[in-house]
Amino acid sequence: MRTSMLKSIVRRSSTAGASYVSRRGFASGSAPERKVAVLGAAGGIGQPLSLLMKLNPLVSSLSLYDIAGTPGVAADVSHINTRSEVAGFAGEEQLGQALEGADVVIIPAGVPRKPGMTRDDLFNINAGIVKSLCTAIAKYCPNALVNMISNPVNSTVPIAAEVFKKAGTYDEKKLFGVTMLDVVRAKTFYAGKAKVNVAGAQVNLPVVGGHAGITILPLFSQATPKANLSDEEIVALTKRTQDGGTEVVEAKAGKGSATLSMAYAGAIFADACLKGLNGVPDVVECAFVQSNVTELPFFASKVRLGKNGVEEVLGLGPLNDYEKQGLEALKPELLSSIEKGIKFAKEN
Ligand SMILES: NC(=O)C1=CN([C@@H]2O[C@H](COP(=O)(O)OP(=O)(O)OC[C@H]3O[C@@H](n4cnc5c(N)ncnc54)[C@H](O)[C@@H]3O)[C@@H](O)[C@H]2O)C=CC1
Ligand SMILES: O=C([O-])CC(=O)C(=O)O
Repeated sequence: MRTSMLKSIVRRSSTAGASYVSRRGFASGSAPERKVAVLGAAGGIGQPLSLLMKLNPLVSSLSLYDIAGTPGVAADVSHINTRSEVAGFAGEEQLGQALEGADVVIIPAGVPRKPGMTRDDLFNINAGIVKSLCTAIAKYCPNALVNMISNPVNSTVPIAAEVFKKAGTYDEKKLFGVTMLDVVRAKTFYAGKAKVNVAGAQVNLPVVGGHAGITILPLFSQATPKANLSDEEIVALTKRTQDGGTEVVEAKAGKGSATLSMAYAGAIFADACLKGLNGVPDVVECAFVQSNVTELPFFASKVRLGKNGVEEVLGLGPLNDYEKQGLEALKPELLSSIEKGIKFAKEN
């Protein structure tokens, strides 16, 4: 369903410019004005993500920010004949302008992994980047939905929450760690093993927990369509989903981590946020949010998106014994990453 949605956006955009006819909702040209800002827009994820957001007819204004390089990216993307007006902003002095009036801010700013590194090894650099960007968000667009892509997501989301709390702007409904790539991967790998068409509308499953190693917990027992996979196959699928990021890091051999699949996943998640804001009913995706689903303060699970961001954090659903074990095993690592983020934000 998601793949076909993006394909149809591409098709409509190339032929119809600003016109938009949604599956359920707005008539041609009547989608509300929405500004989306991408922070880190000149990067490996930022560029294809900016392209995909330019193809999204729900976006009326696309604001591309980076420390450098954004004038070129913005000029390039702006020539595409779709609805949104594009503006590029470079350097801290232009950050306020980039953010003002944003409905959704997507953050793929920061350094990526090289082979041999964990996501947590990025903490020292990315924590400071995320903190300064979130300080600006609190000032210039405190009501925006924030889609955090920068790693380690298990820590950068708690950092963002603390920054917003300090600024007095925190709204737990508006802060999301983007774990959509885990879902995208789990669907692809499952469809391959189950021999079903991944691009068909039906392949679906939740991925819960966090976004690093064993904290990524795909719930294949809830996958649709049902398939008769052996325990060994489920263990292998789980491991491949947990190690999906590392698989790409190793294949890129020093040239970074997932960018294209992440841009796709980020675009799908931002589109879901925009649909929720626009009042489209029953928009449900997985994301890492403030949560009561377990005893951990942040946790990824299915979330219903609405006009104010998170409308409802959905429960885990039934887990089998293997998934129950996975859930208990991930909690200490996830909690420690969350606490590390909170501590950093409190001390800096
Ligand atoms: N959540 C997820 O599933 C995934 C997260 N990631 C993470 O996304 C982040 C970005 O990855 P890539 O795009 O591959 O890296 P990249 O190095 O290609 O691009 C990062 C961009 O951020 C910019 N940047 C650095 N400091 C900035 C600041 N203060 N303000 C604005 N922009 C700033 C850089 O100039 C660069 O253009 C990494 O932390 C990576 O680990 C990557 C893949 C999946
Ligand atoms: O693995 C990485 O470093 C990037 C990432 O988060 C992913 O691809 O899931």
